[in-house]
Amino acid sequence: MLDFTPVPHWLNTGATQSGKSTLVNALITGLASQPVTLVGFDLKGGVELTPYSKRLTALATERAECGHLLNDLMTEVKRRMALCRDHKVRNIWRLPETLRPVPVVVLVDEVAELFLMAHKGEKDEVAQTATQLLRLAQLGRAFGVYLFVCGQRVGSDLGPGVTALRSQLSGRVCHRVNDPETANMTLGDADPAALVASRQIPANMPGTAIVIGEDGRWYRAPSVYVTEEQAEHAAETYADLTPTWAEVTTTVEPVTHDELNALLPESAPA
Ligand SMILES: Nc1ncnc2c1ncn2[C@@H]1O[C@H](COP(=O)(O)OP(=O)(O)OP(=O)(O)O)[C@@H](O)[C@H]1O
Repeated sequence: MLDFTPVPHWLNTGATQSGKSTLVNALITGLASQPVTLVGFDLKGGVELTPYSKRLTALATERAECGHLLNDLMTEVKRRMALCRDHKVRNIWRLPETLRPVPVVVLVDEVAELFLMAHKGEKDEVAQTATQLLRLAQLGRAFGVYLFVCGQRVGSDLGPGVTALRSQLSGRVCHRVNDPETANMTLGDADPAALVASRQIPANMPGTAIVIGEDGRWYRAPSVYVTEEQAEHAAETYADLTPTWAEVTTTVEPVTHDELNALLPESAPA
């Protein structure tokens, strides 16, 4: 079970055909009927997440759209902060039920695409996106904005932003991986035995992964098998539960830039 309340952010890695998308299918199927907002980033042209678009409040498929969506999500986080501040509580779960905003689960498919640049001209845009995603991870956890970040190849070669982001994603799911860098990024900061175990997942066992969740210990676990068709069906069945972005956002004043910076850890980029 993936429970976002104790473990708000997750990293889901694996080589091609290792079972990453099947886990996303299971997640969408599990969340579709619940009162949550689902948002997607899919820079592979939207091929992975478009089938579920009826249950997605927003889907960004190009870098510029990602920037806008990240800005919208940060604005929403700031609104939630202000709401919590006004009610003198530290997280949305302590707000009175009638005021509590719905949780937002942000699905990121192939995170490397967010960090890679085709040419030098994209450098600033990539840096900005990486910073926004990191900020969202840092601040979202208390305010009900949760990340589920997927990647086939997630190595430190993508830049320091990736390692910083990884440290915020305390939930880990490592399917069979081909390159040691990705296994290292997913499990290298955990028990070394987890890394060894990830290398032993055979190719003929897709869906098997090394998982680290709430208790911080690693387990080898199979995921449930949910097809794209089943997930699509769930997305269509519960399409009525998809809030518009206007419905997601609340009307309180966002916190100021200074208040936001005071809440950020010292090392965080401004
Ligand atoms: N939990 C599972 N139980 C049984 N079979 C599974 C499971 N997960 C995946 N598979 C099998 O492995 C195949 C590949 O899975 P999936 O598409 O999820 O991999 P992927 O890592 O997302 O691959 P790609 O990166 O190429 O999209 C599935 O079509 C299915 O046949």
